[in-house]
This record gives sequence, C-alpha cells and structure tokens, in this order.
Amino acid sequence: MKGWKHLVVYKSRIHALGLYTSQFIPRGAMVVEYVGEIVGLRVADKREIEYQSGKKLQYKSACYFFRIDKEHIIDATRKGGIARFVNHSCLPNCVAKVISVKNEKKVVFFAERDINPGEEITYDYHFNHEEEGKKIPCFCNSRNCRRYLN
Ligand SMILES: C[S@@+](CC[C@H](N)C(=O)[O-])C[C@H]1O[C@@H](n2cnc3c(N)ncnc32)[C@H](O)[C@@H]1O
Repeated sequence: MKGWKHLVVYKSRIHALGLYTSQFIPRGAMVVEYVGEIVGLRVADKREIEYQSGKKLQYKSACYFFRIDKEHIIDATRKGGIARFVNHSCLPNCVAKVISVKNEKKVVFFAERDINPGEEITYDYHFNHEEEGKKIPCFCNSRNCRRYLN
C-alpha cells in the first residue's frame, strides 16, 4: 500500500474525530506513522500547561502527545500528522511500535489483524492507572472494555 491516501479523518463513534481506512489493510502491514515535534519531558510539561490554559484557543484541551521513551514525547498538537486522530480501544486493530530509523526513533502503527475498509483505526493507549476522580471513561464499546483509559 503506497502512501496514506486511504486513511480518512472522520467523525468517530468512540470520541470526536477518528482515523478510518477506505482500503483493506492486511495483518502486519504498516498503517501510519505518528508524526509531530519530538520534545523533552520538561518542554512537554510546559506545553501541556499552556494547552490546557486555553490561552490559544486552537490548542485548547488538546491531547496529542505520544510518549516515545523515558525522556521524549512526540507533540502532534501544532505540527502533526493524521495519526494523532487514532482513538484508543481495549480491543484494538493496531499496535504502536517505536522503531529506529538512521538512529532516530519513530512511532509507527502496525495492523494487529486484517482491517476492513470502513473500519476505524485504533490502538491501546496503555495509559498508567490513575486514582478515582482522574479517570477518563472509555467509549471504545469493545466486549472486553476496561471502562477507563487510565
Ligand atoms: C489523540 S486524541 C484522539 C483523537 C480525538 N478523538 C480527537 O478528535 O482529537 C486522544 C484523546 O481522545 C479521547 N479518546 C480516545 N480514545 C477514547 C476512548 N476509547 N474513549 C474515550 N475517549 C477517548 C481522549 O480524550 C484522549 O485523551
């Protein structure tokens, strides 16, 4: 499959917008790369506060961070690709892998099973568990839903 033209951002049944495929994707195929700015934890923390403050309306309540490793985050809020619209599912059709290309870390989603045209692309966010009150309800609607993202 060449390029990402078969991937479409569309209203999701899980949350707001989601990413869908218009073509069959075979198990094991690369689906999309999570593109954005790679920043350190300190910068990411500052940006999170800035985004949540709502000072810049276009970033308000944005949550387009992907943690690559202990020190680095991909921030897809200001500059990012379509992968930022991939929602969480407790029974996902993709898995996110951190791979190294020419010594640079990249996050790529691979199909964990065959994905049919019209299906929403999902992966398991694997968020850390949070205490009551900080929990985010999950709307993935899968049979094994854990009820919360975190
Ligand atoms: C990277 S965004 C995903 C794209 C998002 N749907 C949008 O339109 O911008 C991640 C946020 O989407 C929401 N989200 C993703 N999967 C979800 C799920 N299964 N249940 C509830 N909210 C979800 C959460 O608010 C999460 O912090």
